[in-house]
Amino acid sequence: MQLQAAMDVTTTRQALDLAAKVAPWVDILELGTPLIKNEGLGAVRAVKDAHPLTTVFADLKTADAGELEADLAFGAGADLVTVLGTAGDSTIAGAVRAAERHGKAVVVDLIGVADKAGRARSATGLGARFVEMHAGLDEQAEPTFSFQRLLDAGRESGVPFSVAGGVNATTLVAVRDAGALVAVVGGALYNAPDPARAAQALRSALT
Ligand SMILES: O=C(CO)[C@H](O)[C@H](O)COP(=O)(O)O
Repeated sequence: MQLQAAMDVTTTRQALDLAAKVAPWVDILELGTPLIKNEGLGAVRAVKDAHPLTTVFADLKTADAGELEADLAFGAGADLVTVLGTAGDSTIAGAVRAAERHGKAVVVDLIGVADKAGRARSATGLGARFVEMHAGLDEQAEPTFSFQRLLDAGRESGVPFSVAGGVNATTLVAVRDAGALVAVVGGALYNAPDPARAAQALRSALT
């Protein structure tokens, strides 16, 4: 299983500092949506230039203009971009066209989707490389939030999936055992007193 560091910080400087600490231990460096909204796609270019051999994930959460938004992010150095599962099929298909032109790939984020397993199958049918079984930061704070439901939806989908939303040292092994391709870890890294040690510990837990 691959490890993805979700850098939900707000400045390029913070992202570069965090990336320098965690990159040796993770497979994918994610630029979070608030970071991209605050700094623009220049932040993607800066992280890719600093880590050319690491997969860079731009969490665009695209809802419309899939081909254009994906094209811009791939042009800035992203290797993977997200499109929302709640977007139309044509938006996902457009982003996939851009990915094919650049030799890159699209991930469909299932945040807010009720039938995650069903949408996972249709999204991969449209050409997404994998889907993200995701409970966002707001949903995690709701009393009805269930991490187990994300794992169950991943298993049920039968397609390649990542899990995001509350992954940490305690839940990581369950994510792997559910068959996830990627575990996405945000707060457990960027809020850790020592993000490098935290990333190293997550990596060790998988070996
Ligand atoms: O995409 C996101 C929010 O929309 C976060 O990066 C993702 O949910 C990671 O969450 P956590 O901090 O709980 O690991």
